[in-house]
Amino acid sequence: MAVDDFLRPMKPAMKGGSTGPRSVSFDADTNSVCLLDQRLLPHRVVWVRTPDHRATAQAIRDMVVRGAPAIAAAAAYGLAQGIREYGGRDLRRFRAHVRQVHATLLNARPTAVDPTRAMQEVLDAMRRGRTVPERQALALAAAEEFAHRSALECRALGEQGLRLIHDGISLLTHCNAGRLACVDHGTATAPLYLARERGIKFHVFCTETRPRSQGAALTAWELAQAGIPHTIVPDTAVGLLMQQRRVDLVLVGSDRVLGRTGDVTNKIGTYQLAVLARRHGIPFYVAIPLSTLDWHLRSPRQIPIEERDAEEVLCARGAPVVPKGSRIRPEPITVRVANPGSPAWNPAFDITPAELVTGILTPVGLFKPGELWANRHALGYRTGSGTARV
Ligand SMILES: CSC[C@@H](O)[C@@H](O)C(=O)COP(=O)(O)O
Repeated sequence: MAVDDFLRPMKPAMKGGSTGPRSVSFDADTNSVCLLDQRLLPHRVVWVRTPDHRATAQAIRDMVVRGAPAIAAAAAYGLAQGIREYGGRDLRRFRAHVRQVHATLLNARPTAVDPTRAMQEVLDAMRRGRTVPERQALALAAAEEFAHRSALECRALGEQGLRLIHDGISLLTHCNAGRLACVDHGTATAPLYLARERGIKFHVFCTETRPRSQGAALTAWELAQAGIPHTIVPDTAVGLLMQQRRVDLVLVGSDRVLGRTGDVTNKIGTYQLAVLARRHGIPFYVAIPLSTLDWHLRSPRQIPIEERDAEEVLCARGAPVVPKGSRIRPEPITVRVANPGSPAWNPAFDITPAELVTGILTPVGLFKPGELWANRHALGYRTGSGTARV
């Protein structure tokens, strides 16, 4: 069954200290995860809620919610939601139920490490309870705590990143590493929002980010709402843009940074941006909350790269064009672009080697990729095998 068969429309709730309704939140009364449906942006602003953990996993897989910190919060809430679905008192059966809920959410999208880490926090907190109801309450409190801390970390990231944004600069970002991709504030965009608030003048180039167009649809939407001057460029125009010296720095997010090596996984196309940036002597920065650090994997070859449906490459999604000034808001549609019957390959992420990365911006400071391991304790290092303990 498609995710749309499960989603329920809703009104967003505001949380204290946030810059707007959070893109991911939880409603304890209905035991549902509340999401802004990112597949419909910028054409429609529709808030939905997922009635059970299976629907939450499906919403992550179908990219109703996307972006590493946002899917981490959704997975943490989804785990708490599934844990709260259990009606019995028997601890042995409860553990088996938790294992099944955890596996369902873990398999939704494999590349970002943030959901794994967020769900481990929920499981660790839950184990402190003795009875089923105690464990259910602790699981939800831990999911709320993760989402809250994630938002605070993104805000701190913004403050740390202000040092990169000077009057008159022009920067390039890829995919969407904004508020939509996080609980709040964004990663790569967090310094931009703060810089804008402080009256710094700068320009942002957003890559279109085919095949799902997160840059053209989501980053441009966010920047327009914040009044930040920006230009959408085709992914294929970046070489020319850099050759013409129109970019001073590149700032992107990430789905998994290896704490041991400094290698960076991010949206497909990031690697070629980093190669071009090096060719043109342009600094290349990556902004991450602490949940994006993977302290477990030793080699980038171990990183699982998600491959998505070929249809995303063969087709394009958008809304029909209407005359300027028209009040009609047409429904988003999918159109076929490619030659019917031709196959396509659709890897969703790539890996940028540490040697191409100038700096990793974190909530606790700016580090060279090779400095992460030496600073691991300040960066929230977690021991463990990487295998979940339920
Ligand atoms: C803070 S977002 C960092 C990354 O998650 C982002 O750049 C990205 O690659 C998102 O990919 P997506 O496939 O849209 O979930």
